[in-house]
Amino acid sequence: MNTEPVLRLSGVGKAFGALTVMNEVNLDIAEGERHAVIGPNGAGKSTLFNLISGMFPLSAGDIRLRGKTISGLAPHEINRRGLSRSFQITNIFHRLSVFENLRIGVMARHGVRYGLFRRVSRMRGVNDEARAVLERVRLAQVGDRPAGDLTYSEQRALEIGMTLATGADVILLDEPTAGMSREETDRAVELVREITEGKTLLVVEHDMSVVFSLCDRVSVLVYGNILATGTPEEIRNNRQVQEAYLGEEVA
Ligand SMILES: Nc1ncnc2c1ncn2[C@@H]1O[C@H](COP(=O)(O)OP(=O)(O)OP(=O)(O)O)[C@@H](O)[C@H]1O
Repeated sequence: MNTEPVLRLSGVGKAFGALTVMNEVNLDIAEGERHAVIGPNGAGKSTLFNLISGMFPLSAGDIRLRGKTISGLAPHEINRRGLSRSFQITNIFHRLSVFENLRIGVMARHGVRYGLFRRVSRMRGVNDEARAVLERVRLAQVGDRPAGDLTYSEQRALEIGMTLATGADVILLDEPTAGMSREETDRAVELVREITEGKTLLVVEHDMSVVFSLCDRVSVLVYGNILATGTPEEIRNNRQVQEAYLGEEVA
C-alpha cells in the first residue's frame, strides 16, 4: 500500500512583514481523502490555501506534492503537477459561454494556446473533454449561455468544473457552499462528493453540517496553528476544539 501522503506540509510558516500569521503548520493529506480546514475568521485558512497553491511564498517550511517539493513554484506550475484550487468567480470569463470557459481549462491542461492558425472549435479531443466536464458538473443545459448569465450556484459549479477541466487530482475548494440556500448547499455537496470521487479534496468550509457529512478528516486552524486534526467524530468530541472554537455548535 502506498502510504506516502499526497500533500505534506512541514513546518509551514507565513509572515507579512513583522506579522506572523502562520506557525509551523504540519499536515499530511492522504491519497483520496476529503479533508476540511475549519477555524474562526482570521485563523489563516485562506493564507494556507494561498501558500499551498503558490499564490504566496512560504516564510518557513516546505510543501510537498507526491513527495516532491512545490515550495517556490508558480501557481501554474503547481497546477501542472496536478493540484488545482477553485477559480474564484471573478476569474470566470463572463462573456464566454460556459462551455468555452471549461474548454480553456482543458486547453491549459494540454498546454494548448489560442493561435491565429488554430481553430479551437475543430479540436475534437479538447471539445469532447470540455463537454464531459460540462455534463459532470450538470451544466449541460446552460452550456451555450454566457457564464455571466448563470445563477450564483451555477457559477460555483462552473468554478468547480474549471478545477476538473485542468485535470487535477488534488483539489482545493474555498467555501464551495458560501452564500447558498439549504437546498443549493445540499446539491453543491452532492456535486462535490461526486466529482471528487477517487481524488483528494482539501476544502475550507464554514458550514459544519457540510464538513461533517462530506469530509473524512478535519483540521482546526486557530491563530495560524493547527489545534487538532481528526475524524469528524474526534473533532466534535475534542474538548480543546469545543472551547477554542466550536462551542455548542457541534455538541
Ligand atoms: N496580504 C496580507 N497582508 C497582511 N496580512 C494578511 C494578508 N493576508 C492575510 N493577512 C492576515 O493573516 C491573518 C489570516 O487571514 P486569512 O484571510 O488567511 O484568515 P481566514 O481564516 O481565511 O479568515 P476568513 O474566515 O475570515 O476568510 C489575518 O490576521 C489577516 O489579517
